[in-house]
Amino acid sequence: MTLRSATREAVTSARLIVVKVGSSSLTTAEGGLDPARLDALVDAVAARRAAGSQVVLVSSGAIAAGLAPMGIPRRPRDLATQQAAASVGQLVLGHAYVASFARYSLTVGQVLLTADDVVRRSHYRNAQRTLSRLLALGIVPVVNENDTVATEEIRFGDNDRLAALVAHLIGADALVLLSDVDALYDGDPRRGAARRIDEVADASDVDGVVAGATGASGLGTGGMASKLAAARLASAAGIPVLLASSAHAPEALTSAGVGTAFASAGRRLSARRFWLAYAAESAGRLVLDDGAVAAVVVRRRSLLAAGITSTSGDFGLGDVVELADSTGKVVARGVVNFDSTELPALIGHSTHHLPNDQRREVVHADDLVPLRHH
Ligand SMILES: Nc1ncnc2c1ncn2[C@@H]1O[C@H](COP(=O)(O)OP(=O)(O)O)[C@@H](O)[C@H]1O
Ligand SMILES: N[C@@H](CCC(=O)OP(=O)(O)O)C(=O)O
Repeated sequence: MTLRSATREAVTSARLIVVKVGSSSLTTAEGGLDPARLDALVDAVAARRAAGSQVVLVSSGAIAAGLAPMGIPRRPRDLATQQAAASVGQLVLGHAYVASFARYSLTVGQVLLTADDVVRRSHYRNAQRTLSRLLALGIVPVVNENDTVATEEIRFGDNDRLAALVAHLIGADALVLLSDVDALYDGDPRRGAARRIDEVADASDVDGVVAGATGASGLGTGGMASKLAAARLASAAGIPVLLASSAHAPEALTSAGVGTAFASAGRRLSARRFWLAYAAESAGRLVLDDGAVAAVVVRRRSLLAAGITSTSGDFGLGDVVELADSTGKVVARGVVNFDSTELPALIGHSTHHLPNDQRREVVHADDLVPLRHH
């Protein structure tokens, strides 16, 4: 049966598409990279390219690919060994992609990102520029998290989320998540009978879905829960998502007639505002008085020190913080222009009473996104 819907049409006709593949789809049961599966994925990506679309590949598998050369039987639990395995495995993975895409005379470019690269404005623009230049040059970007330097605190967490963030960053028209399961089910299909879900039109369609947090292979990280969260993120950013089995990559990338399709919801926020609202981790919180809440949320003004009643958290200049009202409800998020050691002495004071070098907005209006509450 071939499934059809407006969302699937959108995936089929996308000019710029992000394809994410999980570790379990690139490795053998014994561990180590599976060249046949990697080639099959590349065949499907190359076919989509030949049909006129630009493709960004977000590929997991560095840690998994590093295990066999290091003689480690299982995915390590400790961060340092994971980082070492990723360091070995990313080269193995990159090499395999270079060789496989070369069969189609396609050049690949490796892009390793840390969470900071998509949160801090200067880094974010940098990542955006690099990816668009690679695409303009006809190169297939292969993206992964920069695992060797990612610590628990700064990790994206999983590549499903990274793929959704990259899709928004580059203004992709669709996101395809390829895994070892053929669709979203209302419960983990490995644990008994579960109902397949073909279309997710809005959030209520996934009410009651039990999404397991660990995959079958023990090689991936997020399981279905992270795919669902990534699909929500992309859909909120205006990007349709298709979740399908990597074994069905050719169908997923041509007719989109397989897997689960998630409709996009809402209009696109600008890339920068999307990051602020959904992507950035917040490092602290500023509590605002009622006048300041009205100024930043309703009148879209910058936040000045005078309207802040308290601060919490350990943040630095340039970090993202939450802005809360006096009841504790978060009303906005934004980039703070002071660090948490300097700001407490300034709050409650009018700007013109502050020393010259501290006379600036605490959060500039351009770096501030009010949050909608439903
Ligand atoms: N509700 C669900 N629907 C589909 N699969 C689920 C669900 N809950 C848990 N799973 C499991 O999630 C696994 C996919 O996650 P994972 O192995 O982390 O993928 P990947 O390595 O591709 O990122 C599937 O093998 C499936 O058994
Ligand atoms: N960055 C890690 C993968 C992390 C990850 O999300 O894995 P997966 O759940 O298989 O997509 C790696 O390359 O091993």
